[in-house]
Amino acid sequence: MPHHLPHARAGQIVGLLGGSFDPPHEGHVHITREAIKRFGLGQVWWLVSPGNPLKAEGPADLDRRMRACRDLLDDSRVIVTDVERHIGTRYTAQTLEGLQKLYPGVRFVWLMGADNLASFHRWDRWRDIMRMVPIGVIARPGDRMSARFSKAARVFRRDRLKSSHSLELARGPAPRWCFVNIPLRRESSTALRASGAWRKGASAE
Ligand SMILES: Nc1ncnc2c1ncn2[C@@H]1O[C@H](COP(=O)(O)OP(=O)(O)OP(=O)(O)O)[C@@H](O)[C@H]1O
Ligand SMILES: O=C(O)c1ccc[n+]([C@@H]2O[C@H](COP(=O)([O-])O)[C@@H](O)[C@H]2O)c1
Repeated sequence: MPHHLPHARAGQIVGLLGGSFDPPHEGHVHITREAIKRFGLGQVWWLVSPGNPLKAEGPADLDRRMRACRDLLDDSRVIVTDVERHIGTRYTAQTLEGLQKLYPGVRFVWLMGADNLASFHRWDRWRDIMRMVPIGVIARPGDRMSARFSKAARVFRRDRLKSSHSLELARGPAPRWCFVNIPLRRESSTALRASGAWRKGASAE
């Protein structure tokens, strides 16, 4: 295992929160904490993306976003990693294939906010992703309905676990997904960028 990659043992349940984190915020911290509770996760890895393939504009420097994530977090169960840079991909399907090779026996769960479920059917090989790992979807202000009636939710409607069974999500085979309602938080990276609190390309923190 290359030294820069996180450790996990076979049998451990690891949640993966992929994101641009441009910048990270309390909403990310909050959904991570809730996902650990509701899905019974041992750890969560924040996969800081080299760049979302569907976003036209590139994000701020990856190392800068990683530092900002580490500065924000104060929880030993959460690990910030640039594993996609090491695997050499921006596509989640490839990331998951790479991780499953690197970590045989580790049970990964993909985590996403409701806004991402609404557009999930535009991701590369999204049906394969559904079949590779269980997916935990977390409520986000404004996106509950569009997520529930999204194409991915429709196509995989039989594989949805009731939210009262969320602790079983990681303990059975994909495809399976679960939508959980949590207390909502309104933070977004878009709003923070617009407020000027995170000036794109600025080198100073
Ligand atoms: N306030 C929030 N509530 C629920 N989920 C969130 C929240 N903020 C971010 N997420 C989820 O966290 C993951 C990573 O999000 P991302 O880094 O894109 O932040 P963002 O605030 O959505 O950014 P942007 O506004 O640039 O799209 C996504 O799955 C997103 O849905
Ligand atoms: O694989 C894809 O086609 C794909 C398309 C859009 C987004 N993603 C992933 O979704 C995660 C959330 O992205 P973002 O920019 O909304 O934070 C992040 O890990 C991206 O790499 C992946």
